[in-house]
Amino acid sequence: MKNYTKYRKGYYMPPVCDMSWAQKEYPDKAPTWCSVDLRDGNQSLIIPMSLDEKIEFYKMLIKVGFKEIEVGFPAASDTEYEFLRRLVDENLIPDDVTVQVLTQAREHIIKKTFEALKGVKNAIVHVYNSTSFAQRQQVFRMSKEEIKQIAVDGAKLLKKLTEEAGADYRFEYSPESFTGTEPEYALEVCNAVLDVWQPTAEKKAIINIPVTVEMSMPHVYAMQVAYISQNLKYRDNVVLSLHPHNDRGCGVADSEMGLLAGADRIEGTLFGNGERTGNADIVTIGMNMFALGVDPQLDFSNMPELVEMYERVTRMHVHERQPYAGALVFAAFSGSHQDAIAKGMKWREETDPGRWTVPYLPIDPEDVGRQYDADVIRINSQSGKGGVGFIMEQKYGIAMPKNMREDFGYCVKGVSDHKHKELMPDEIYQIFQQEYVNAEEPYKLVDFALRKEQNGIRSGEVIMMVDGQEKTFKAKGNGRLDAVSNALQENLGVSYKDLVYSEHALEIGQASRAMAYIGITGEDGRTSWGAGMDTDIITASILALVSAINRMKNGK
Ligand SMILES: CC(=O)SCCNC(=O)CCNC(=O)[C@H](O)C(C)(C)COP(=O)(O)OP(=O)(O)OC[C@H]1O[C@@H](n2cnc3c(N)ncnc32)[C@H](O)[C@@H]1OP(=O)(O)O
Ligand SMILES: CC(C)C(=O)C(=O)O
Ligand SMILES: [Mg+2]
Repeated sequence: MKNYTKYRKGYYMPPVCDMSWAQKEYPDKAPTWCSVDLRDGNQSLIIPMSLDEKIEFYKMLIKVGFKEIEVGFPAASDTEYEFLRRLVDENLIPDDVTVQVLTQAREHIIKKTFEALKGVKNAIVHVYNSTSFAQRQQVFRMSKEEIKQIAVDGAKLLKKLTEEAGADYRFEYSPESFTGTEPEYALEVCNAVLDVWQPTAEKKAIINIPVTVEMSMPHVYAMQVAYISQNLKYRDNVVLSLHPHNDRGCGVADSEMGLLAGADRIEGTLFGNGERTGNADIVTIGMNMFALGVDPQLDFSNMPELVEMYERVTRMHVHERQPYAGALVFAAFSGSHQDAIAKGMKWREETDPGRWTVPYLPIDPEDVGRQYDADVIRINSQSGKGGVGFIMEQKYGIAMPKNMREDFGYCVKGVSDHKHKELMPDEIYQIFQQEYVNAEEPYKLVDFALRKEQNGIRSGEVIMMVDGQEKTFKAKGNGRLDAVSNALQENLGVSYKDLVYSEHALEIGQASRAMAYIGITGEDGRTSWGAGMDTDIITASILALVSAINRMKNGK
């Protein structure tokens, strides 16, 4: 990587201004949002959306709650033009929604844009021209004055055509390539445009400060925004808008810091689609606010539906790690994360269900339409007892004792490691059934009959299938389980020094059945676990004991 020497910073620091905004922690109210999916997002797709696809996307944007939507660049193509006409002809623009259209500051392009707008009640006409040093020098080969004149002429034409149309359109101006523009000069151009428009409280103008190409760290951009915000003419009558791209991966940070620095409005796209590395991702910015307890005024409660539509019509993919939306962003595979999440969920249930403080999960997945069991705890060879126990309990109502969960955790981990794959809940349940429940090899319980003697002792017989033959063993003990345990130790050549037992009724799936768990610890200190399931709790406990003995015999 020697070629770094050919690069220099392409941005300009603004003059010193009030920096008190930098003390703010986070934006405490939602900005005005403007979706530019149908324009900036669309212009960057390999195959731009068809008319019908744009309509579907547009309807979704309205459903999510956008009140300002840049619907296209009508002078760009027939599809762009027809799209706007279709919105008008089919009456698809709700009264509280303003559609925005983009145009270069060129006469014929502006005129074509106004043709497309006929019949639109609420519109923002967004005009732009490039102001950066590089574009002045290389693309336009014009002086600062000449470039400013393009902006002023464009602004005048917007005003004139709006008056001629008898319309009440609002205006937006962008000094495109702002990030490579001297901030004082960008301010001068914006103020010249505002002098033409003479914005009022009733008819505010929008000045949009784009990060056309991201060149600096977010705090530098925020300082530029603060400088513009603090020095713009007619400031009270101007909506200061931001339009960050993501070349350095900081589109969201630019937006958030820019809001702190004085901006009122954000232009961006769903999941950050847009030119090159994309636009600022409005889903992330909005959800970041949500996660801090601020209402973003956008509804992302059905994220799976949003992702499905987006992927289908744009032919783009929402990355598995995309904040708040990716398939894996709530998934925990690793043991310690799963353990903490399972405990955090329990804590929340028992203490304050109205608050969310669960470790490792910045938001409640259900708030964006995701499910705990399917999305959160996922099992592979990195997982531990906490996660496996959580799934067994939540999905199947199997509440194993803590130490048995550890045993089962290692068992599941081994299977996943060996198969080199993630295990689905049903597979985990199968492993549990096969490994622990009512195990019959080498010994199978056939029957038992026990009575209570006068002194409280239980005695009787237990019938077992051993090596294909039925055998009856005398049984005696303090209780039924104890009697069977004694009989089996005496006759099957097994011995253990400790036996732990627990049971519960099954409430999910196999309702009306009982589950019993038994752990027996051999002379070597190793504990073998078994489980029994039956409609009768005593039978379940004896089946659990036989399972544990079988597993001990099998070295498990
Ligand atoms: C950062 C952004 O995303 S900006 C938006 C970019 N989006 C798009 O460009 C998509 C839609 N654009 C298009 O379909 C076409 O560019 C059109 C229809 C608008 C214009 O098409 P054309 O005139 O054939 O081509 P083109 O855009 O290359 O025009 C370049 C000319 O316009 C000038 N120009 C470019 N942008 C602007 C502007 N904003 N204001 C004034 N002049 C401009 C250029 O300097 C160049 O001038 P020249 O002809 O004297 O060399
Ligand atoms: C048209 C402008 C606002 C733009 O898309 C950009 O600068 O990125
Ligand atoms: Mg852009």
